[in-house]
Amino acid sequence: MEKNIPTLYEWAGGMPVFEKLMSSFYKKVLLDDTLEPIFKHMSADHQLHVAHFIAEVFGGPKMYSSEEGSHFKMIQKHLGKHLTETHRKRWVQLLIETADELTLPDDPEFRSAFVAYIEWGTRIAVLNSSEMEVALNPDEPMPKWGWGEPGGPFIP
Ligand code: HEM
Repeated sequence: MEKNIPTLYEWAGGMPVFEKLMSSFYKKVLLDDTLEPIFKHMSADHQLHVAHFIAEVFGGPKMYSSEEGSHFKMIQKHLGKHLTETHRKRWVQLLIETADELTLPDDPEFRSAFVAYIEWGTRIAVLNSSEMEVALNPDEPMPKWGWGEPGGPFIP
């Protein structure tokens, strides 16, 4: 019998969870000495856009790519920002802390997929931030992230 495996988006709890995760996360970011200088000029929509981007990558609706941006545009936002490993580590740390506080699913399967994506995405953001342009097709599709080797959530 084929198992009905939810997307990471569904397992996390859907869009309200991603929006709350990012609004709480960016509150912390603006109170953080390391990250505040980088984000102090971000737009009022920044947190929603990042929420919609990650939700879409995790299998949610195409809100970011149909209304707000594209993979290419997201990459462009990081160009020339000169992010360091110290910024990246702090960003990751605060996001995971926020995920714990908001009680996102904490099964090993979900958290391993979540952290794998965050590691991948943040390392790419840092690499791109030292460039002023990238050779990327503007129609490049959005990345997609799934469960990886565990194959699905922990269901006892
Ligand atoms: C998985 C990792 C990441 C994703 C998915 C992501 C996603 C995004 C998106 C969608 C935008 C555009 C927001 C908008 O349209 O308003 C953006 C902008 C930006 N991101 Fe990231 N990001 C990631 C990692 C990082 C990291 C690690 C940093 C720095 C520590 C960072 C710094 C920025 C900055 C400075 C902007 C521009 C803000 C502005 O408009 O002033 N990002 N990011």
